[in-house]
Parts: sequence; C-alpha cells; structure tokens
Amino acid sequence: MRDVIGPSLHLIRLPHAAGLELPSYETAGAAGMDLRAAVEDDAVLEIPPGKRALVPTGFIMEIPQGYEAQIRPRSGLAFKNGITCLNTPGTIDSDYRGEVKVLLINHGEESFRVTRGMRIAQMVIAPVTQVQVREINETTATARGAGGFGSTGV
Ligand SMILES: O=c1ccn([C@H]2C[C@H](O)[C@@H](COP(=O)(O)OP(=O)(O)OP(=O)(O)O)O2)c(=O)[nH]1
Repeated sequence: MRDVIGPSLHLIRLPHAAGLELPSYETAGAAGMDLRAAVEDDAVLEIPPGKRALVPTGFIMEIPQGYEAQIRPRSGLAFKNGITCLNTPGTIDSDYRGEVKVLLINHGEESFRVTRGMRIAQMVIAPVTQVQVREINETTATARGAGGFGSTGV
C-alpha cells in the first residue's frame, strides 16, 4: 500500500470482502481511492441498460470527524461502458457505521457485469463544516443580488 500523509481511515472488513484489496490510491497524486465490488465470485450481478444496482464494497468505515467520503464514478467505466453512480457524489457521513455501497447505473447500450474485485467507483475524503443555522430578516447587499442561471452571460 502507498504511503500517505493524512488522517487515518479505520475500516472493518466484512466476511464477503475476504481477500479483496483495501480501498487504495492508484497513484501518488490520486484524489480518490478506488473501491472494489464485494460481490461473490459465483453470483452474477448484471446491470441491464437503464437499470441500477446497489453494489457492496465489503467495508464499514470510521471516517474521522470533520470529514466526509464522497463516492464518485470512474471516468473510464463511464466512457467505455456508460456505468456511473446514480447519486453522485454519494455522501458517506462520518457517523455512518453500515457497509459502504455504491449505487451504479448503466447508461450504456449493453448489459454490464460487475465481477468480484472490479474497481467500480472512487472515494474522496474531504473536509466538511457543520454550520449553525440562524434565521434572519435581511441579507447584506451584493453586486450579484439574485442574479444567477447565466445572468453574467455565456
Ligand atoms: O452512495 C452511497 C450513499 C450513501 N451511503 C450510506 C452512507 C451514508 O452515510 C448513508 C446515508 O446516505 P444519505 O444521507 O445520502 O441518504 P439519505 O437518503 O439521506 O438517507 P438517511 O435518511 O439514511 O440519511 O448511506 C452509501 O453507502 N453509499
């Protein structure tokens, strides 16, 4: 495994992830760790065109407080097979203690077979801030005001 300077991400491996690689950065500068499908060898997980599937990763995580994990598609799978994440980026809360799953959707023309150990998505650990919500009566004035949705031109 690649040496990384940063906070620790603690993982519990579930029985169906036995033998699978841990989520890992493929290159020194990778933003995301690739996640592998923890489907059984003999179980066929086929995603027909237009359909979706919740794919297990076989890991429970303890994300350090103040961080989240974002589950994002891999561009290679998207480009070659039309496979992407439906709820992208998927949000993994730091207090979530269930198995991390990846919601894939097949936007391609052909059925897609998910095999054991296949790198199906990537996971980015990012800092998050929780804010104190306070209701007010007036906001400060800005040059933009309510302009949006192309108000500055294309
Ligand atoms: O792609 C995903 C998205 C979410 N989750 C898990 C971790 C996350 O912490 C939890 C809840 O996700 P989210 O907040 O997106 O779901 P929700 O629809 O708001 O459900 P909930 O009411 O459980 O928060 O589900 C995954 O395993 N994969």
